[in-house]
Amino acid sequence: MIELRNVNKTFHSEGVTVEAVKNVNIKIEDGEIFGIIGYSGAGKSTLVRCINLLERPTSGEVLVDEVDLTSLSEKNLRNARKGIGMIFQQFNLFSSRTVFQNIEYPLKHSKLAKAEKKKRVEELLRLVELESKAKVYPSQLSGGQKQRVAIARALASNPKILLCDEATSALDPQTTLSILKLLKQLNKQLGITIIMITHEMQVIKEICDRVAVMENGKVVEAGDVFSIFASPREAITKDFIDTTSNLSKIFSLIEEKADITNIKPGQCIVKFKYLVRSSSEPLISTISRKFNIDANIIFGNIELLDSEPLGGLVSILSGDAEEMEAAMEYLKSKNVGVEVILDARNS
Ligand SMILES: Nc1ncnc2c1ncn2[C@@H]1O[C@H](COP(=O)(O)OP(=O)(O)OP(=O)(O)O)[C@@H](O)[C@H]1O
Repeated sequence: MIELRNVNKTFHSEGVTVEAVKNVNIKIEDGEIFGIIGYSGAGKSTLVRCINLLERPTSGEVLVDEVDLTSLSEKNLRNARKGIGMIFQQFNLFSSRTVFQNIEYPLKHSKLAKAEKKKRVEELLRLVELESKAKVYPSQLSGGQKQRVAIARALASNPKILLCDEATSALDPQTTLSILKLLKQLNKQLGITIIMITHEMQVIKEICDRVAVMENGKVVEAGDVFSIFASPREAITKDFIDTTSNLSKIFSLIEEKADITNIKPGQCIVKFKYLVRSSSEPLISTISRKFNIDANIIFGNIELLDSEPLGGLVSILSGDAEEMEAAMEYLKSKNVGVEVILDARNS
């Protein structure tokens, strides 16, 4: 387990003081994929670099398997760091070394014999599906392939933890997905704990189990990804979620008086949202039947997160006003978020 206790990091440069990380407390379980999301300058990189002490916290403790890394001697810290791999947005490969040599590099001082090192590198090449690229140089690889080499190199010394600092930010959406899929597979296959730093909520949604949201050096909200997506508390979290959903588009459509929002007297526009891991009950057809109302879906955004439906629908409801009210109460009792956005029931 990784535990950050009251971690602070303050930089002083050229007479300016920057409190990059402020009193952060996080626990990350073994085998988890933990995301840290925030805008540029929020302190994400500094925080993740505090985990392997690339940045030494100004105060606080960094415990990995109950050992406080900040209290270790240089030698013991070097050993502890072998258990923590790291990959970066810009890959940081050695351009004058081949793919094979890049991956072999962390094994330079290991006790393995030459043949064993070769075997290990070949194993890693297979793991990241780059067997055919062993002899080429990084300049001959695509961005996705470079990141695969960086992953293989980070795994060479069998770390228990992998830190990923914006690992997919330089990649196109398709390649991003393939790298995320690889990381998820490595997490399952090797049981490695992964910490992902990103400014993209899509990345969090794709592979993380839990997420912490950072703003101005602080963790302002944290929790399991489903709960955070279903009911975000902080404005910044809502903004991030909006980037992956089209549900709030309804507000601009209403402002623009788009035809689709032109409701008749007696009708209302409602946003429904899944708030908890839900059963597969056919809620919309149930309210239609049970309360004799019409629910005309304008648009929606429902997807599967960890095999559970997450997202919502924007719908025009029409029918008897009391029955509509009862239908909304019924949905709330089934843990569906109900928000009336435009109301012409009493017109
Ligand atoms: N070595 C340093 N010296 C001085 N200030 C620093 C240093 N490293 C980071 N900072 C400052 O600390 C704050 C947090 O930076 P950090 O890179 O951790 O944020 P971030 O969330 O990772 O942003 P980005 O995604 O842009 O890298 C910023 O104001 C940054 O300018």
